[in-house]
Amino acid sequence: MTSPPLMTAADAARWIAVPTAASHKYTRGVLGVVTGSSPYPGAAVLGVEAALRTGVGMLRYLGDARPSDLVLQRRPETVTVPGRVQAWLLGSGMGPAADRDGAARDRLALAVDSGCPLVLDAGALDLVDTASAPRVLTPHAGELAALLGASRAEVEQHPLASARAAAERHGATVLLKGSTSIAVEPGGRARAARSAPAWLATAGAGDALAGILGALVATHAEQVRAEPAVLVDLAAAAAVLHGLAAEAASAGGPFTVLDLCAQLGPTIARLLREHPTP
Ligand SMILES: NC(=O)C1=CN([C@@H]2O[C@H](COP(=O)(O)OP(=O)(O)OC[C@H]3O[C@@H](n4cnc5c(N)ncnc54)[C@H](O)[C@@H]3O)[C@@H](O)[C@H]2O)[C@@H](O)CC1
Ligand SMILES: Nc1ncnc2c1ncn2[C@@H]1O[C@H](COP(=O)(O)OP(=O)(O)O)[C@@H](O)[C@H]1O
Repeated sequence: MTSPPLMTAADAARWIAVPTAASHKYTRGVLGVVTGSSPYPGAAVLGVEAALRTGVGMLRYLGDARPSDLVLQRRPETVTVPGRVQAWLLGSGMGPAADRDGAARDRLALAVDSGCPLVLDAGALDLVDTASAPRVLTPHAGELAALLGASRAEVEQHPLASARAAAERHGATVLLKGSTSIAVEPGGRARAARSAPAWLATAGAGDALAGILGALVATHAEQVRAEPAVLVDLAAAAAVLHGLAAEAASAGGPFTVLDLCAQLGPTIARLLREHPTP
């Protein structure tokens, strides 16, 4: 099977929403985030950090006390009360449905029932059929295998066909993460992203990617509602930004996920400088 067209840095630059003098925090896009849990509070911190550094007008985080405290310690600009949002990021660092308590179920239901575009990661992948809003899934090969009832080896051997099968079955855009990440929309259009050093294969890298994508979706929410197919471009753009920030953090060596997040602002500034809007 031929691989999908690669999203370039210039393509990705077009998906960065640049504020103007008329912008305020609500017009830029508010991202709602339900991630993390007592066993995995760090996933919440990493996703919030990545989303804020990618750029949103506001971020509302809803979670248990431990992840909420850690998120606020790291990022006091986070708002931890419910309110209007334009898109939701759900599931990083959350267990499967059977492990969730009532409070976590209620928070996820609030988001799914809102009708806003959704980014479904890790523990929220199994919500895909309960939602009808435009949605994008961010599985790695193991998670996609579980979703398809296939083996991980099959997904790794046939990544494009596997992502396409899941997109069609669930009517959702799928971003299959790996050394090359592949975004596929239910209509069949696909884009690949390959710009990350292998040092990126580190725990928590996917949580940051989900935050980047959440920010891009929140800042393009109206466009996503009007034309859900753009989720494939936003997903590939998120993977490109993630890879370029990783490259900047790495400079040829190992780095932490927070180092990657710290490079998001400078990476976005560079992309906008090198690829100005025509
Ligand atoms: N600091 C944190 O709080 C972190 C939280 N994390 C959270 O931990 C939870 C469990 O995530 P895991 O993915 O580790 O789940 P598991 O370790 O349960 O992995 C699920 C299955 O996928 C396979 N698999 C794992 N990573 C893979 C990859 N990159 N490619 C192919 N197959 C792979 C595993 O072998 C296993 O069969 C998620 O909610 C995740 O968001 C992780 O992101 C790590 C960091
Ligand atoms: N060998 C690799 N080269 C480049 N990027 C990789 C490689 N392996 C994994 N990645 C990227 O790292 C991230 C890992 O995400 P994930 O598997 O969800 O890990 P976690 O759940 O620990 O955050 C994904 O964005 C993936 O594309």
